[in-house]
Amino acid sequence: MTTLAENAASAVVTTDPLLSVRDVVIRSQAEDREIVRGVSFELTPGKVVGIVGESGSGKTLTCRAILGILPPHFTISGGSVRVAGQDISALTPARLTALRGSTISAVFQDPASYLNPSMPVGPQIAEVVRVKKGLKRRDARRRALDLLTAVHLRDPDLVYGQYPFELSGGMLQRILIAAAIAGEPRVLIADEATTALDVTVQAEILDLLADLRERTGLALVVVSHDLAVVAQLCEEVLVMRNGDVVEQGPTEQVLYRPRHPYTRLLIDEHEQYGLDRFLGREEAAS
Ligand SMILES: Nc1ncnc2c1ncn2[C@@H]1O[C@H](COP(=O)(O)OP(=O)(O)OP(=O)(O)O)[C@@H](O)[C@H]1O
Repeated sequence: MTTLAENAASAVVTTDPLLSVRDVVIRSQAEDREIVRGVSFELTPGKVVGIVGESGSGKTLTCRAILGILPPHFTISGGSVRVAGQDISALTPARLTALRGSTISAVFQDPASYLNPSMPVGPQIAEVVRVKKGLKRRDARRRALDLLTAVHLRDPDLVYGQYPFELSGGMLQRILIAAAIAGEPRVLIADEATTALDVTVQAEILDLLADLRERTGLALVVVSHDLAVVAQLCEEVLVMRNGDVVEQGPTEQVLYRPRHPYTRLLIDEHEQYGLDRFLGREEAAS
């Protein structure tokens, strides 16, 4: 039987956003300056927030700050990050590690660099399941096979025993997504996760993320330089430039009625090479 206090505690947890980023400032101690200034957004279950902006604007550092994995010499010098109601600055390294993978997880570009090249991919996913979900070896293997199926890899039994070098970029990105969702996180950060992939594979991965969101209520942070990707997936968009959020709001507003000159510039540049895909959504929205 649960006590009143436990009921009250669980009620608090369910009303908290899954992720709350408030006025986050990231400072480089090496350069003695602020690199990111004042990023704020919230994620509730199933919500998808996009971050766009030029190279070097601070998108990846923002993601790393949220995950508690800033590179050396970078610190969160202002604001707060709360994951499922917990302020990450108050957590011990061990609790932060436990949170990563089980509550919040991430997929970055260049999947090969996140996998052990000398180990088949299946056991690598099984290992995540074993550590994050506490399953026994045989159950972890079964669950890893289910995950390979869930990310729509054909012939999961074959893929399970294959090494990273035997798989294509699109397959490796699916493997990383499988590993990232192995601990059943509630928030997934996809940082340029489809950038290196060809258009067809990219579309399949985006469908997969949309499907996970619908089936499991997974909330997403999507970082992409591709405005078509953001238009397709996100409800809210942040536009970053030089460490500042220059515009933020519902996707329809930011991408189709931009207010800031920089957002307009991004859209104009984008239309030069992605006109048909980008406008396809605009027509549908109007
Ligand atoms: N590990 C690091 N060491 C030193 N400087 C870094 C490091 N990571 C990022 N920076 C610097 O911090 C700033 C923001 O970088 P960040 O990677 O967050 O940008 P971004 O918007 O993700 O760019 P891109 O689209 O190219 O990935 C840049 O000036 C970058 O050079």
